[in-house]
Amino acid sequence: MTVIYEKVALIGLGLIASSMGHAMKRAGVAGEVIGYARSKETRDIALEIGFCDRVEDSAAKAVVDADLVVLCVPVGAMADVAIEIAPNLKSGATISDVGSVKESVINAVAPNLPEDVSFIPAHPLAGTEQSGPRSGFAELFDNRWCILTPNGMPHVKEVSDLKSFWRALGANVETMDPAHHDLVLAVTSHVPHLIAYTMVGVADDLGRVTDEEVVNYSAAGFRDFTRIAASDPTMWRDVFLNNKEATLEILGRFTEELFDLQRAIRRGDGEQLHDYFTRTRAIRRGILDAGQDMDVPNFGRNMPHDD
Ligand SMILES: NC(=O)c1ccc[n+]([C@@H]2O[C@H](COP(=O)([O-])OP(=O)(O)OC[C@H]3O[C@@H](n4cnc5c(N)ncnc54)[C@H](O)[C@@H]3O)[C@@H](O)[C@H]2O)c1
Ligand SMILES: O=C(O)C(=O)C[C@]1(C(=O)O)C=C[C@@H](O)C=C1
Repeated sequence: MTVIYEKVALIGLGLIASSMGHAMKRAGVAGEVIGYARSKETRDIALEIGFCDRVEDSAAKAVVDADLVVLCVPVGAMADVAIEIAPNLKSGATISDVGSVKESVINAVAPNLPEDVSFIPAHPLAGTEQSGPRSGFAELFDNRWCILTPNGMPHVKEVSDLKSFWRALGANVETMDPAHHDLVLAVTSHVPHLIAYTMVGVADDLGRVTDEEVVNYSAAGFRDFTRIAASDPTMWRDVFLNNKEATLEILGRFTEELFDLQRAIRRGDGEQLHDYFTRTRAIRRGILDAGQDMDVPNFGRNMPHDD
């Protein structure tokens, strides 16, 4: 594989940045990987594990001369980081991010960057419930989607280089309008996380009443909820605060359907329940038959906002 960017700066060295570092090493697409983390401990781990070649103790120093800068911090921290690095960015550099929400990140970052750089937001649809520099691995992005939202600059060379970069890291690349991205992700990721957090919270409340029975005898389905609900609290707080409108829209739809099913259970309407579950079963089977992952980026394209 040939080098796409001579110097890549990763700002914030957690799950996604460390996975990118490992995947860049595997692919050989970066001449040098420079990392910045707030704590010395994290910077030392990055060097010890080897997913960065060099670390700096400020974001402003890390981006000097970098051809690609990737902001890998929680969505709510993007603006501050952009302000800090702006004076030191190399003319012509590409600035990107990996935030789970796109419109608010664009609003927070773009106005703070100089005009002679290209800002191309991105979101790899891959992760785990782990966080921190030791949680990353090279295969995280393999055969997963990475969505770019390069509003207004769909064909420029900087965009095609960033696409090649993510493909080299193992991902399939798609471009999308930022607002549409946020709506789709509210359906496929954000509201499902909120539901998992709530269900585990409810079980925990019950567990206190029933002497931990709920937790002790948790079945496989509930265990999957607990994995999701173990995800990083800062990251997810920021996701909901920054994708408010779409989350509330989808949550509204969800609660309406939930009330419908609640009523069917109360009325003993087995037919309604069976029909509903038959429909949802077919959705998963359809996705699997088509050989697609659950992360298809156009999942829900014909859903909400225009009816
Ligand atoms: N975890 C996932 O499943 C996942 C998947 C795709 C995208 N993302 C997005 O990627 C980004 C990073 O997530 P992650 O899972 O790697 O999180 P993480 O918690 O593993 O890493 C984030 C790092 O950013 C640092 N940080 C926080 N605020 C900072 C600040 N103001 N300045 C500098 N560093 C700061 C933290 O100390 C931490 O090391 C988030 O925006 C998240 O929405 C996460
Ligand atoms: O698999 C998981 O643990 C995830 O939560 C990953 C997941 C998702 O919802 O699919 C979470 C947030 C991201 O922005 C992208 C991916």
